[in-house]
Amino acid sequence: MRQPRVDSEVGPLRTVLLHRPGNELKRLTPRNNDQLLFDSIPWVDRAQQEHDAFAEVLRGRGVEVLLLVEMLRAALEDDRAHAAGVHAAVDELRLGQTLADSLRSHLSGVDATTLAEVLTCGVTFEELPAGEGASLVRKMHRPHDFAVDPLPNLLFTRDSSVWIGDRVAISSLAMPARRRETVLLDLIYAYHPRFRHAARAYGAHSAPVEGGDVMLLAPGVLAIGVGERTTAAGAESLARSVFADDLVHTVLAVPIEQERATMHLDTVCTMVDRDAVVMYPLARDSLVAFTMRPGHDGSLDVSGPEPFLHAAAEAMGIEKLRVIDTGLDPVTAEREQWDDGNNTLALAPGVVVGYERNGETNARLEEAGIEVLAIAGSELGSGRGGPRCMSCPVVRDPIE
Ligand SMILES: NC(=[NH2+])NCCC[C@H](N)C(=O)O
Repeated sequence: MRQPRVDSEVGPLRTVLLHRPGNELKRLTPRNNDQLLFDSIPWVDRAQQEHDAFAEVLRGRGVEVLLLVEMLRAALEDDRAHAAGVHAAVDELRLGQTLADSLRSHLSGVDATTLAEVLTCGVTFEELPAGEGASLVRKMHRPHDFAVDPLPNLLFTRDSSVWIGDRVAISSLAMPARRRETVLLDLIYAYHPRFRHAARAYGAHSAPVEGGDVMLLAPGVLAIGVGERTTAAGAESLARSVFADDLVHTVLAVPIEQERATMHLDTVCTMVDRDAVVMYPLARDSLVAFTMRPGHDGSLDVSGPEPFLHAAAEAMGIEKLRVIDTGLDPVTAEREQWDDGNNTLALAPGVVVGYERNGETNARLEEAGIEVLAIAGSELGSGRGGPRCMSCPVVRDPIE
């Protein structure tokens, strides 16, 4: 078994963490989907089929696929993890003391599989076990309200944790609907036997940083999108943390539009080869970057802004970062950007997974010599995330 280590976006992918969508998606309704960050109500069986096909494409290319719920169950076999899981599930401020106590004591007795289901799918008031003592909260809530919130965005494993070198950073997720995801990742990395010795970078309680914004352009060079999710303070403190651990030499902070369509840097740009990105044409000329390098005595040198493509090439030590567009016709480009055409997952330099629906983008990638493994994503995409969002690389081979 290879030790976890990721130094780039495109080094041959060996191990990846995915989440097979489960019953948590069945919690989505037209009333809660906005708050839960989905644009429509996915057809769950089909989403699972699409996801299984995605995982098969990866396995077919020799990638080991770890599934989040299996990892979580195994972690929860440890008593300390189980206790922490119960603690994370029960929100006393929401449930009041009587109900919180009775849910806690119920969950303390359930097995790891049940607790994992509670932590991912949540619990409604009508599903709560009968408990002792009168609870005003129980009486006043409607049966379908959530006593424990579901986590439908677990599907996007990219955002909740990220490996930089041999360290894992548990993100600090910006949106309330996603915050509890990090607790699950924390349990997996702390208690799953496979990760027991994993060293940490950054911290879940620091300023917001989401993995979709974090991109290892080359060994030693990190780009961090700053926009709807990751804040400037988050980018600055992640930079300090990776400099202190000597994981990278340069961090580029890249401002992106504060909009849903561009919620993370990887919605407008992903790497498809050692020296090439697929990029939304509107971003191509407008993206800029601030460059951070370690200064003296733990201080930070900050320069810029300058055009992103220039700053990136310079930090990566290459002459030019090649750009492949999402098509130049603005309507197609906008449609395919929305459908995660720019959100590819590299399996090796020049080999990426992309959604089949983005015909124009995929054709342009192929023309540029990039092999595109196309997957169906009609249902998976309803949460606005593509192959990169749905994957957290754990082991990549070095790129020569
Ligand atoms: N890396 C990404 N682009 N992730 C997409 C996450 C989508 C998810 N529904 C959210 O709003 O958080």
